[in-house]
Amino acid sequence: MTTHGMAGASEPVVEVSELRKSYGGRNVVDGVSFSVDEGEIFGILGPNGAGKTTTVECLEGLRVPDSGRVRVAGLDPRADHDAVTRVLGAQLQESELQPKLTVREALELYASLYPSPLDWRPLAERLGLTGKLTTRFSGLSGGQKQRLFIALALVGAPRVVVLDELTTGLDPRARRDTWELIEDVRAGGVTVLLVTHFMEEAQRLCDRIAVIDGGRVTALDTPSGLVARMARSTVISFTPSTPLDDEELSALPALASVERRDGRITLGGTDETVNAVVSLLARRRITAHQLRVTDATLDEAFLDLTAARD
Ligand SMILES: Nc1ncnc2c1ncn2[C@@H]1O[C@H](COP(=O)(O)OP(=O)(O)OP(=O)(O)O)[C@@H](O)[C@H]1O
Repeated sequence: MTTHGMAGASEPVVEVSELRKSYGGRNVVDGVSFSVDEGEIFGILGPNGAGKTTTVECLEGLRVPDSGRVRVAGLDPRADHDAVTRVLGAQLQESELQPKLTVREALELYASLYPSPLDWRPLAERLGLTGKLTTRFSGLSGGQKQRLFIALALVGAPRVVVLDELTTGLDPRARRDTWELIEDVRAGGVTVLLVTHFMEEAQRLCDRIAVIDGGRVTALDTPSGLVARMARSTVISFTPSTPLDDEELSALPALASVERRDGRITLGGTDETVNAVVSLLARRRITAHQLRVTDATLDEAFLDLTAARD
């Protein structure tokens, strides 16, 4: 997933450099930098209020940065607004669509705004909207509105698509269908910028992820790279046939956490910790019942990489 397939691709398609934006004297985006290559699915992950939407809205030309540089396909979203609109597809906010428009009218209208749009029919089909073409926007359920917004973001055949909260409000099947659609869109060479709170989504789709917290990029890596840089990249749990005391456990290398519950021990650490546990058990001739070794999840990495809030 990490090769982007565009051999010799020179310029990144999206560039954000030292972006800053403050509201009422508070720096909500405080020096954010990252760049996205052609054909990449790039995730922006962060807690509520971290500055994610502000960042992508600067890329869309909807907000004016206080300072820093943003470029989409080499264009300045403010100075070259019309040109950016033709290469960038973005999910609308609910208020931006006329409540009386039917699904079909909305798709036709948005397709007509672009020089070489996609055929909206197969797109509507993929998003499960075919049975709703004559329904007015105001008559759609939350998930159907969301699917229409995804269709409208893609119908112009953009080079870059920004999806903010792509699958929020979708049921599990619609979510999976949408992920497949995004993978297909990327296979067609489109660059995807994905703002998400869903770790499973980020892990499944993204080539790289920028974790944004307090207006800054606190980590930027592949999903597995983010997990690997945690102190607790591996979790081992077992129920020992003979109790183990705290001293024995705390002597284990690279140990990051110890939990005990009903005789079961759960240790967070690295592969080194796992090896040491296995030799300790062998040496003491202890049987480990229901031994489980699992990789930490992106969820856990995220919590480790973002500060706790009050
Ligand atoms: N127009 C505005 N005026 C004043 N404050 C704003 C404005 N827009 C955003 N903010 C503040 O900036 C901070 C960052 O907001 P932003 O919407 O970028 O966060 P986010 O990371 O997208 O959060 P969420 O995950 O909750 O959508 C928030 O504290 C928000 O209240």
